[in-house]
Amino acid sequence: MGDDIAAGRARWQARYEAARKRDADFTTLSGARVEPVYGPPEGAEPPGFDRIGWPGEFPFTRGLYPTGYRGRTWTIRQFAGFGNARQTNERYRMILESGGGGLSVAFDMPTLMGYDSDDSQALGEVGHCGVAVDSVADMDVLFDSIPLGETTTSMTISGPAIPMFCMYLAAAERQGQDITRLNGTLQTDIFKEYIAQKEWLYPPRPHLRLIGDLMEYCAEHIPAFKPLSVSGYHIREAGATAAQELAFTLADGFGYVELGLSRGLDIDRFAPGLSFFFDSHLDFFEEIAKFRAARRIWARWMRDRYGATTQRAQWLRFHTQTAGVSLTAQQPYNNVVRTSLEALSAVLGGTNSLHTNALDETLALPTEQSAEIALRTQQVIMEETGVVNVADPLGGSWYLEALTDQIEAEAERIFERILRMGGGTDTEAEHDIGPMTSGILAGIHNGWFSSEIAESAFQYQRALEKDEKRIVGVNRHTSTVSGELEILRISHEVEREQRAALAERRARRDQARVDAALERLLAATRAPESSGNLIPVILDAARAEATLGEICATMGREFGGYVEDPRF
Ligand SMILES: CC(C)(COP(=O)(O)OP(=O)(O)OC[C@H]1O[C@@H](n2cnc3c(N)ncnc32)[C@H](O)[C@@H]1OP(=O)(O)O)[C@@H](O)C(=O)NCCC(=O)NCCSC(=O)CCC(=O)O
Repeated sequence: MGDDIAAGRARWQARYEAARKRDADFTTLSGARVEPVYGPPEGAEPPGFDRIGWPGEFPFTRGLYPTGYRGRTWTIRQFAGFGNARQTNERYRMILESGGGGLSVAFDMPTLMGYDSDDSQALGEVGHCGVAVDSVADMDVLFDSIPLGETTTSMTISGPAIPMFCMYLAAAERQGQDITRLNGTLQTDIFKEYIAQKEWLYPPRPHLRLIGDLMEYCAEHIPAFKPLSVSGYHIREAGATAAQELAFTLADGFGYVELGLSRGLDIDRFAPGLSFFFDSHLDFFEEIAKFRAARRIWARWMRDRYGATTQRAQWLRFHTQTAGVSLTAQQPYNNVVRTSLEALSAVLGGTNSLHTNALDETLALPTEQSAEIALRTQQVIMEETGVVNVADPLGGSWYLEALTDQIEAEAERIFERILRMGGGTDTEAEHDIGPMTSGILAGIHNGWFSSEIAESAFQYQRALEKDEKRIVGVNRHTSTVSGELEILRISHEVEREQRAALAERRARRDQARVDAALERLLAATRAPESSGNLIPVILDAARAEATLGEICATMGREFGGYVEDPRF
């Protein structure tokens, strides 16, 4: 064992030497030199060390890269969008000018549900929880003066993800960019919509058809673009425990792997396009353990169960957002402290990308000032605390490693439960996509996921009410001298203007071209799944300036809707 440790360290050392490092000062505040990684002392034989290992090596418990953040720090990716495309474009430019590393689009509720701003369903909601995007014309404005070939953009949208992605591609073409080289992430994850967030358009099967088409299209034509961000965030925010968040999300990821495999795609080509998105909540060590367990479980399942052979196909890369649900309306300045601690957990867990919430987000979308504090929070951690100097600085902590093992074991128990719901692993021939996918679909249809989450939320709420769990400013230390916050208010004028702009664009576009593109889309949607990929057809509609509502409704004529069974 001692030799293995020495051999492992030598292997890590060779890879570290060969890797690119940032040109930075890797010493403590007092000037002391620190090693890029720490491990067991020479001659020690810690049991189970192969589960911990070295950064950059399977099972990647300690991170994906031998250099950790010495190679590259995480991407500061602040989720933003409000009002119309012009206002949001100004915010993006502010973020990029202030040191934000990538963009992340928040759409408004009508857009997330596939409605145009002039739809009766959109009334009163346009531009409120994000930006309104009706067609590629809005995309043009959203990214005005931001060359899409030079930034990475994340788009948080799932039901209408594919039409929105096509509008993004069409806008990039109009900027003169080579769309095959675009890099970014589309959320797309529909499983978590049925499980937690409840923003779907169609039943699961048609959504999976579209997602399969997208995975195939990106792997073939836009290899750097990540078509799926498998999301635990919304599951956690709905009330799940850390282990449930981890297990449901990874199970969803396995479901998409099975989808890719069922379409005959090469796992080593499509798996790097799957990335993840987690919550970082307030239990400092539990969150770090969750992130480390996530990497380990994913790598093992990808290699041993699904046959991924390259490191990139075994890597779990993830974005993190600090927990929106942990923010309080009472004494809102305390939220800066909460967010800092949650962000630190994410960083110590090795996040690849991070959003820090603003202190006022429990009340409204952030003001420019609160958005700046949120951004600066990440920069303080990155530039001042020294945590970026050492890869996985907490690796080997007895408490943390035990917690990592514990949360991993709990996740494995949940995977077994999901597999059983789908009929288990022994009847694989009966599963048209795969056993995990069958389990997930069964759990969605019978309400299992929702009721598990509801039960956890209930238990936590009860613990709060019994004073077993505590929140400063809410059930502890409630007296305060802090006053009211100025919050951002979106004027209803935005909706009027957006509707007027949409009417004007509808009037000046080539209507015959739009009609023909939508006809072709309807025909392609009606054709059997095996007859062709829908993405090029949707892209043509987007290029013709068909609106999001028109594209989604056209597919909806064939795909139909989905209503969840009521449950008490
Ligand atoms: C993979 C991630 C997680 C991160 O991608 P990024 O491009 O930012 O970072 P990355 O891929 O980790 O790193 C960029 C490049 O640097 C390389 N790189 C990184 N670290 C390195 C190191 N130490 N040594 C050498 N190379 C390194 C990577 O391999 C990659 O290159 P290569 O590409 O060559 O490998 C992606 O999917 C992403 O950006 N996700 C964001 C999702 C998001 O923002 N969602 C918002 C949801 S908000 C929401 O849902 C709303 C919730 C609410 O309701 O509030």
